[in-house]
Amino acid sequence: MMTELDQSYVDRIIPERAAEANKNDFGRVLCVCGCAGYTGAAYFAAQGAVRMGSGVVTLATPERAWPVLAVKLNEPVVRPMPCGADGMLSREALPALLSLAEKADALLIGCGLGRSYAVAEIVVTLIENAKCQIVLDADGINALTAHKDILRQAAQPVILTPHAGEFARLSGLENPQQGELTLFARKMGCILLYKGHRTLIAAPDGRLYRNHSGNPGMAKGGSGDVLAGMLVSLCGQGLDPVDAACAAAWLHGRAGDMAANARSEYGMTPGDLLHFLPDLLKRYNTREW
Ligand SMILES: NC(=O)C1=CN([C@@H]2O[C@H](COP(=O)(O)OP(=O)(O)OC[C@H]3O[C@@H](n4cnc5c(N)ncnc54)[C@H](OP(=O)(O)O)[C@@H]3O)[C@@H](O)[C@H]2O)[C@@H](O)CC1
Ligand SMILES: Nc1ncnc2c1ncn2[C@@H]1O[C@H](COP(=O)(O)OP(=O)(O)O)[C@@H](O)[C@H]1O
Repeated sequence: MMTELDQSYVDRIIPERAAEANKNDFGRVLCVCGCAGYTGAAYFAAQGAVRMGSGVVTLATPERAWPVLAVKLNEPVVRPMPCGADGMLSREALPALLSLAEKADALLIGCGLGRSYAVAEIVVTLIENAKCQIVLDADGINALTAHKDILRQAAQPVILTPHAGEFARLSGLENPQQGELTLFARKMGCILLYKGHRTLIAAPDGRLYRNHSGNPGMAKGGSGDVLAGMLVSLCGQGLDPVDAACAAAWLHGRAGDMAANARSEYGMTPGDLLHFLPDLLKRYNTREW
């Protein structure tokens, strides 16, 4: 059965922030993202997590991307990781990544990581070992093309956030029907957030959700990275992973709609999603301060 997502559905999911809370109450998330060519993706993911309310965001990124990202990002802790001549993470990064993942409440892997054998080995090893909720986006998904079965070994159902191209690469399915998405989620024991004009979310137990926010102004490189950051943030704050996927999809699209209304479908940017998200989230303030 299909559930249509709307504002009231999401309002029931987003918890109030307790007045006496401290940063440890809002999750420590680790983003394993970026490479020398894709610093923007790592920036958007990390800032998506910050703007969605995480207590502490750590970004682990190859040391060749680190100088750029350390300047671009203020709130996240930015950690340089061993890097190959290709500007992507090298195998030597694994011990440090595993140790950071142990301390994380949720883990995002993939935005702008690039594609290489070392990246694929890192993605697989993190999925095998991490105990916390994992969100897999972009090159994190691409890394599984030859290793899909690893998804069944994850400690908790992994959330995958493919666009149509990434899903076709992973599953061999072009233009999948709703039933095929549900079947994939069930067979692989994962949560599938299939991005598009009307994003679909399929849970391993057969539940299916359709998002109705968002507009073509969001069809620009970087929008999906913002969503991945928002999603890992909600996971790190302790939301049920299917609820987190539904809420992130709807809020991301709604922030995009606010950006389009204010700045135009043509001129709005993924950065504008980050800009308008706080205005949207005002409705979850506990009182007028
Ligand atoms: N500023 C930065 O640093 C940014 C960095 N980024 C990083 O770049 C990396 C590569 O990611 P990517 O998505 O650009 O390329 P890729 O995975 O090859 O997919 C494209 C292929 O898929 C196909 N395709 C079919 N349907 C599709 C759809 N709905 N949406 C999109 N594509 C669709 C499409 O087929 P076509 O439409 O051409 O027929 C084409 O063959 C990744 O790490 C990402 O995080 C980006 O986030 C941008 C900002
Ligand atoms: N026409 C559209 N209507 C609604 N949402 C859209 C539209 N085009 C793109 N989006 C949203 O923007 C995001 C694009 O993500 P993605 O395809 O991964 O690209 P990238 O990571 O390069 O930004 C997705 O969340 C998608 O749902």
